[in-house]
Amino acid sequence: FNQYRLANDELLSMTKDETTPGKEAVSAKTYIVNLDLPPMERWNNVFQHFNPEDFTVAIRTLIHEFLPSNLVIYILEEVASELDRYIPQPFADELRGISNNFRIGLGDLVLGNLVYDLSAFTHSTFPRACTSIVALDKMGRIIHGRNLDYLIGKKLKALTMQVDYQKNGKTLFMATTYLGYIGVITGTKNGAFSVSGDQRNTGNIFENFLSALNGSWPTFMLQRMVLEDAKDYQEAVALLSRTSTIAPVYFIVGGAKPGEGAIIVRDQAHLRNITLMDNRWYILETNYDPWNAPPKFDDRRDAGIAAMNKVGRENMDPEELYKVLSVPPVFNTHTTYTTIMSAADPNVYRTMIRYDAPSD
Ligand SMILES: CCCCCCCCCCCCCCCC(=O)NCCO
Repeated sequence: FNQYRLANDELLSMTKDETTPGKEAVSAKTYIVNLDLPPMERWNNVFQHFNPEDFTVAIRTLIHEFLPSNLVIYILEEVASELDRYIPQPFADELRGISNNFRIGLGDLVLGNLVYDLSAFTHSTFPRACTSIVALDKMGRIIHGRNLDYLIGKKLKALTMQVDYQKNGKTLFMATTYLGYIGVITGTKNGAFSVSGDQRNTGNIFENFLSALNGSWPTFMLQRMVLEDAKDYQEAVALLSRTSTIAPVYFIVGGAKPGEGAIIVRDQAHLRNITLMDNRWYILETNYDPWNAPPKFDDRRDAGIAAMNKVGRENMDPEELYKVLSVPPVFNTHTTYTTIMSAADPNVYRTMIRYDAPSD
């Protein structure tokens, strides 16, 4: 990825489309979050680099675009006022800390952090697009790549960053996230496992509300909890398979050893299906159940499979996986970032912010 230039604070603090730089992918900058600090102080090191007012404008724009219904906003304001009922610790206090220390509305932060849980159900308005691949590379390492595609991709690019979560002065796990999003959608625990989440739209919004009322986890806060607590691939797969989430989801997990890879298909309260890598050299998930054919209007699965087969296991490495994730329509107008990671090799972790994505 050396051809791409580094992002800087100025670039990351930009929140308006018209300030988006030219058609070139940019390396995401890394910030440290010290998990030994009290939760209310953990994000100070990150937010001090940004203008809180710019962030508030950006987050309100995102929320407005995603959650137009006054009813949903009303419900989420309720969640903000009863934060501890819906958001587990330490996440509730981390959100309070960001809100208090940088004078950002707690309701705005909570809304932003629950956007996935409120939008993952059967509907036709949001384009689906996200691709995760776990593969064995030519050196015998498990590598894991993902494109994070989202409707408001242009705005999210300016908020994209890598976070080095540390304990006792050492990296516990790495993640890629958006400023203010304290869950983890993409991350790696060195020597143990990597994980990415892809959206699964099934059921209806009331099932998600019911699941929240029953005390289920906000989906990507669960992924972060698993990165913090699980010691290895097996434990991560077990926790991600059996812990209830507010929304349905696909969890894609890579291990540190050959054969360790899984696509976990989740309903809110149950494991729906699991595909294990075993003797395959790769597994790939987009946004459709593996046992169903993808729809003709959005077949990123077959495009991804064709690109993987063209490279072949004998040539696969992090650069080639990045190229596979850059083949349209796997790479598309909604792609915000591409992360390549490997639980077997911490040096592989790299996130490119996809300013080079095709325009509409
Ligand atoms: C205060 C937080 C600020 C940023 C909020 C951004 C929320 C983004 C949530 C992204 C969730 C992504 C889920 C998986 C990606 C995927 O499958 N996308 C296809 C569906 O659009």
